[in-house]
Amino acid sequence: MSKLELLPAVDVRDGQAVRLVHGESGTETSYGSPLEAALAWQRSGAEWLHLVDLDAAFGTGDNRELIAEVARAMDIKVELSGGIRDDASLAAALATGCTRVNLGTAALETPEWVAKVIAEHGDQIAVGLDVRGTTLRGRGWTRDGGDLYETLARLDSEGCARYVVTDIAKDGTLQGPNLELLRGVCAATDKPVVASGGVSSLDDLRAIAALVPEGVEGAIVGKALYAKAFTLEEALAVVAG
Ligand SMILES: O=C(O)c1ccccc1N[C@@H]1O[C@H](COP(=O)(O)O)[C@@H](O)[C@H]1O
Repeated sequence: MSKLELLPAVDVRDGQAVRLVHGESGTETSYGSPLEAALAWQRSGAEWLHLVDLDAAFGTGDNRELIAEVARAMDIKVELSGGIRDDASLAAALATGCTRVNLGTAALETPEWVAKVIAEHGDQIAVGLDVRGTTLRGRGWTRDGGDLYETLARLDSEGCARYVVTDIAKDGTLQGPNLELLRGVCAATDKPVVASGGVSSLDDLRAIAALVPEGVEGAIVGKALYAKAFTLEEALAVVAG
């Protein structure tokens, strides 16, 4: 059986590594330099970095140069998110050398463009399915964007390679992942799923790892690492089996 991939997160707002609660603007806890945070996860053995430009996602500016600096400094794989919504922002993101990008709002608001870039870039494009219940949310998770399963079916038919599934109600709360949601998405698609939101403990990672046979490929871990609920080394040991 494949092992669960772990993606420690560095979310950047106003030049700082931060964690939010439920993705709500104004709930930031700051954890200092994004580059230092990313390098620390890399030194601890991470194989992936999940790097998010929150200002670009919220439409409050961007951290594009800093994000590029962090992505370029990594020797590991980088998944880049936040504000990638048109040709220019996609080109800038891919020019950082990141392994793949994660599209959120664009998949809800400009489906033709997303179908086009999926066709052009294949595995380099993932779609972030950020949901409350089964309703997708875009624009910094402030606007409804349609039904999860209808959108998933459309993206599947267009050849989307991978989905990053976030339960907004869980994100940044240390309340445990939404396993039911993950199972539901895995049942609806043959494509790999990356779980995001709520991881609080090594047992949560074990529970997500148990879904690998159903299609879960990875788990994004944020707050739990910054709050030192466990170390990345411990988490990597758990998923190594
Ligand atoms: O990661 C967060 O905490 C987060 C909070 C609020 C909005 C977005 C967030 N993160 C990621 O940003 C992209 C979506 O950006 P866009 O809609 O494509 O501009 C997505 O990966 C979210 O998971």
